[in-house]
Amino acid sequence: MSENSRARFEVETRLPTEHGEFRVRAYTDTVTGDLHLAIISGDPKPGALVRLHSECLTGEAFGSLKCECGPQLDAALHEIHEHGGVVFYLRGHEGRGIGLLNKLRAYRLQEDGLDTVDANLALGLPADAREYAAAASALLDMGLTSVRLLTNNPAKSAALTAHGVEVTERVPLEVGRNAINDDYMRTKALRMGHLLSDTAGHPDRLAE
Ligand SMILES: Nc1nc2c(ncn2[C@@H]2O[C@H](COP(=O)(O)OP(=O)(O)OP(=O)(O)O)[C@@H](O)[C@H]2O)c(=O)[nH]1
Ligand SMILES: [Zn+2]
Repeated sequence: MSENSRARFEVETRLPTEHGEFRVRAYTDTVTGDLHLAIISGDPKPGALVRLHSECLTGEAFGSLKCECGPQLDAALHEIHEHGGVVFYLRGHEGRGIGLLNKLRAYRLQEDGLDTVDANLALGLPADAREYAAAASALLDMGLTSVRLLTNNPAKSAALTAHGVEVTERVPLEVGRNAINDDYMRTKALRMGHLLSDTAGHPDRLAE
């Protein structure tokens, strides 16, 4: 670990999954104390396919249809097992960084009509409180000075770049849209800059 590194390597072990065989490396964020997991397929080199995945207990463990996190995690593991690369699973990112309890409070406000952005703001919290310094440090520790990033969120590419990891390509990850999360997805495109091809309000399509 370099002196300024935000990620302290802890342990590496095998992780057989229903998607196939991976290795998992645990990294401690030296500032927040969060334990992040790098789920690795093959022997990734610079330019490898990488997913930065923010923890979402409701979507991943309980199959919540309010978001698309569960299908995105499954699709990312499948793709990265196929092509080699890393799913970097960010704990402490739950609820876009406001935590599980506040995410549930935000969901409660959304039942009264607020959207995903305004609910956070009504709680006196940022719309997105996530940061990516530890993820970038861990990727650099694994030799990944450049990556192809699986995401619909350009802010993630910008954050990695700012922390010294070049993003050579953004690879879309559009899965898990359903009747329940359709408005939520539209809000992400319109208010959070997410690039979603099947959203009428997609910034690239506003001129049409
Ligand atoms: N505060 C809040 N967090 C949410 C809500 N819905 C999902 N999340 C959290 O949002 C995080 C995922 O962020 P998203 O905005 O869905 O997508 P992203 O990670 O920025 O972009 P992708 O890489 O394209 O998936 C997870 O940590 C979820 O727990 C919500 O309504 N309110
Ligand atoms: Zn989710």
